[in-house]
Amino acid sequence: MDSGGGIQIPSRLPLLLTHEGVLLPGSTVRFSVDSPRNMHLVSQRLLKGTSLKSTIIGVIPNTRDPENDTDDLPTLHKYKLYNVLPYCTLSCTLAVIFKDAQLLKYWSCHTQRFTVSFSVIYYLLCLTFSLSLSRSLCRIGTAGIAVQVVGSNWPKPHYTLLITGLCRFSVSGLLKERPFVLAEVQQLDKLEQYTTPATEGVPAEEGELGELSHKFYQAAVQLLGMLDMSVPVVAKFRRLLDSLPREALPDVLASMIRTSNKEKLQVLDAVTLEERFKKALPMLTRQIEGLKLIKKTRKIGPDNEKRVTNICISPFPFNNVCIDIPFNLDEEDEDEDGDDTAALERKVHGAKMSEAALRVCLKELKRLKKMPQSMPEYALTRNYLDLMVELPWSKSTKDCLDIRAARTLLDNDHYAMDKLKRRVLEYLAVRQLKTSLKGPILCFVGPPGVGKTSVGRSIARTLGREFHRIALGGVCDQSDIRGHRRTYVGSMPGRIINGLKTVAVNNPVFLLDEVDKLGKSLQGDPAAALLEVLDPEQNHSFTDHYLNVAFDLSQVLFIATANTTATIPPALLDRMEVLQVPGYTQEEKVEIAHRHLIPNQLEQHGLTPQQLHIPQDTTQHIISSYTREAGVRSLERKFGAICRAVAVKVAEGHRVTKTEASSPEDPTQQEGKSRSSVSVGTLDWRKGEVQMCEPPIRELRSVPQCTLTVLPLPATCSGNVG
Ligand SMILES: Nc1ncnc2c1ncn2[C@@H]1O[C@H](COP(=O)(O)OP(=O)(O)OP(=O)(O)O)[C@@H](O)[C@H]1O
Repeated sequence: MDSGGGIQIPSRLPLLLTHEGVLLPGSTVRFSVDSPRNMHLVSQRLLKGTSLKSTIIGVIPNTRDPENDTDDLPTLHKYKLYNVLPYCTLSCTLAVIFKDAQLLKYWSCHTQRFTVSFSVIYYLLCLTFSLSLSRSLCRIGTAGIAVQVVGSNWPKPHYTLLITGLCRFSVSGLLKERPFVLAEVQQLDKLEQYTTPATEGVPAEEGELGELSHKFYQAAVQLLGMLDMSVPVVAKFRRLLDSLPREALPDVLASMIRTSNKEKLQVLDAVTLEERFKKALPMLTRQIEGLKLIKKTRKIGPDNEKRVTNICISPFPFNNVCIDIPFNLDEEDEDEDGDDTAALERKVHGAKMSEAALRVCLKELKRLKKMPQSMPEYALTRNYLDLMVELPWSKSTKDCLDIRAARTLLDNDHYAMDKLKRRVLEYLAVRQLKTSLKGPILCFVGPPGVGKTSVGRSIARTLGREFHRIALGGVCDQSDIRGHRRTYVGSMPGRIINGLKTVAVNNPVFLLDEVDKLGKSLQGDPAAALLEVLDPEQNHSFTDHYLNVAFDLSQVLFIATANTTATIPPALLDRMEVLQVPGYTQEEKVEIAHRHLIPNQLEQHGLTPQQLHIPQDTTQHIISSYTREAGVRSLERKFGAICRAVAVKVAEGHRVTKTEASSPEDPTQQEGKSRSSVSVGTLDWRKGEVQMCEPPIRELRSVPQCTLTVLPLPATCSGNVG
């Protein structure tokens, strides 16, 4: 890399096409990389390379690499097109010539002459296109060293690169486009100028350039003096400034002060030093004027005081300093970040959160203000603060408790279930008398499809509260309940906090569905995490790992559902009041079907009762012959199937005069008639239903005689019927 006096960058560089920021020589910028081409560059070049040379890449700013890898390269790279164009033009010309019979004749007679003139045309064409190609590719980028590569899979696979700019280069030609762009480049800046201190080596410039450089240095010193920092820090920066060669000042300062990407591009495009000074000096002067204005307003009102510095020091390779100075003059590039954090601060104060939470938020906000946006931690802190302000710390709905209305609503929504409804009304009545009622947590236990979940929803409606269902089936990680600590990559709050964010009030009805199906794994026991949530004595200070501050859950009404209590951990069961919801009798099912299920299904399928009428006998027949369940879910599906069949007929234009829902023969009887098989019926005492299964025929043949075996109840009752 080192040739003679100066350092030479490789003549072939892989190009990072970025639209995020502008890397100037002497500055360090963080780039987030997620497009396919750039991802390949990192994985195949930066991560696989072992030499220093392999860490040098070219950064082409303001160039978005298309998401879709099948697309052509962006505007900069017209290489493909220009390569193909001469051939296309050539073939077109040939086609025209060959079509013209006269020319063809002429061609056959004067083949030799034609070949000569044709070659001349071809070469002229190629020359024209290669000239325009080189012009189109003449874009300036910055060669840089990748000093850090961090990969992450969240929220999608991407790398974060920390790149330090070395020097400008121009692209003279593209060598390949896939899997990443490789280009022939020409170095524009001398690299040695950055490595020698200002006082040594470089002779003092004369004439206009010398004047410009002196003016620029003076302005930089003035700016440094205006920063709101302690004397030793200013002295340190002064030493750093003096150690930089004057030629490097425009690039380094343009990347340090608040400038727009457009302005940075102007500095990058300024290849001559004089031009660079001319471009960067007005930016520096503007910063100084801005700071003067801030100081003036601060004198008028100390409340207007804003942060002045945001300093990050990178040790490599030039002890590079970046100072981020807010600037509030009416300029085209508005202080987005400043406005954003100010808005966030307002929200933090307006969220009416607990004192501890407010303290944490203000601390995080302070850190956020000092962080550059490109830092991965910026997004994490920002997400955290966004969640904190969105949480309903003191927002709640007003309960509308009217026991009579509640009774009517429960009766309208659900048939039967008298015991359950009575207990729910008792609970609501006590709540009406004593608003700050702690517990108990009701747990509805019963077979599937008996309406446990829908009763929970009805309770929320009677109370006029928001309803949120948390499905716990299969959850085996305690961070699902309690969240991850924020130090984890991809950390998230738990389901309880997420639910509160969704409903946006602090007193919703939370239905913890299927608590009996909680799992356990190496990631902890979610049931143990639920203990704190469900304990009325503890849940006023529930601490989610992600929030890391207590949130009061005492206003939340928790209702749990389960199919069995056998698998619920005793400590959890102890915190809940179990209400058994038994299966329905045939008569109850018929009533439920006609009061709720059929009207629901008709409505869902856009049918009217005139178009489809199902008599009670048919319902009874369907229940006894087509469903074997304690609840009514499968029965509801059967009505759904009938509705679909009738909907097809109605859509086809049939006039439905009477019920056309004809049922095939009883499947249970059919099974017995048509198959020479044996069914084994198992009575599950927990579910109150008979489950049918068939042993394989081959096994049966080996059994000469079938016997009836009856096991003692209530375990299982099974019989083999020959
Ligand atoms: N007594 C009832 N009155 C009216 N509809 C009912 C009744 N019981 C159940 N249903 C209906 O049955 C369907 C299934 O109910 P739901 O989903 O609440 O059952 P579940 O007991 O929670 O089942 P799982 O244990 O599988 O979650 C719902 O559409 C519900 O409206």
